[in-house]
Amino acid sequence: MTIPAIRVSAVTKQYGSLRALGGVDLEIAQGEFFGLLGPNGAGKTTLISALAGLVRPDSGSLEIMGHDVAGDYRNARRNLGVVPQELVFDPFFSVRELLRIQSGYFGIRGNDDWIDEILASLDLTHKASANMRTLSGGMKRRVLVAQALVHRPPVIVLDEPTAGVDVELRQGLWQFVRKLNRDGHTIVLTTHYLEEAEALCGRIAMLKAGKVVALDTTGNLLRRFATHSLRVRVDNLDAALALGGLAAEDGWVEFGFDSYGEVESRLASLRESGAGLREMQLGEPDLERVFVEVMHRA
Ligand SMILES: Nc1ncnc2c1ncn2[C@@H]1O[C@H](COP(=O)(O)OP(=O)(O)OP(=O)(O)O)[C@@H](O)[C@H]1O
Repeated sequence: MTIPAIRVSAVTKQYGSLRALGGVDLEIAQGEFFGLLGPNGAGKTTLISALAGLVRPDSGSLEIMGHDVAGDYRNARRNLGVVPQELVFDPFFSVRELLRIQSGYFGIRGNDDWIDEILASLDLTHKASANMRTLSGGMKRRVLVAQALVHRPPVIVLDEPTAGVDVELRQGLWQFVRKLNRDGHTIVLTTHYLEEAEALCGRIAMLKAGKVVALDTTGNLLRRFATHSLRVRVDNLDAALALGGLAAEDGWVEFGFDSYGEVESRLASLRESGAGLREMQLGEPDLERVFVEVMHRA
């Protein structure tokens, strides 16, 4: 049997009375493009930090490419590249210096060819000599990606890499990450952009309050949870929610249905309830709907 890229076994982490991770089990195979989704505070960053050895779990174990993060940290870390959420840099280094220093952490020297390749892929070549403090937020984020790759890790974890990134850069970044995945890298991605996760990830775990509440291929999740949806905006939100609707963002309420025939009776029940229809939309199954439903049920 091949070694999984990542194995997380019964990991718990408590911050005082707050349970950040409540017994997480997860196995991610080599070559997967895996999504780790969940609302704010679900524990995604804590789990990633535990994989990177930055947070010590209270119990359980984590392995990267068969190397235990606690017992064999050096090898575990060598196999992992993390693109963190926070933009923290020493502002006085240039992009190239920063990447050389990062290489040095892994005992790698003289890898400028590889650094040049990464810079070119991320469209950063013209910024190689620029000081970090002169870069825009989106550029800094690209440097974070570059930093995670200097030691050519087979497993790459990206923690919300596209937060605050413009559309063009976001697409460029995904193209690059897709290429890394095609080249055999295992990719683990957290994002709040569910349409990106749907387009990119072959398999998805959804976390809520430190627990995995859904874990399946993206296709199965869409089939299993998401039906078509009727979204309405009404005068009386409570009346619509009382009919079993799920609250979505911006005051929308969603109802799932399997066939269009159900739409008529749903609209009739809304009228009878006095909810007062203002706007409506019909939606095809998507990951956002799955997410809302899973979080509601869990
Ligand atoms: N160092 C810490 N001390 C105390 N509580 C913490 C610490 N780090 C995280 N937490 C708490 O643990 C929980 C999980 O946080 P975590 O950052 O892992 O969530 P997340 O899923 O990454 O959220 P987001 O989507 O907002 O990034 C949160 O309630 C958070 O406040």
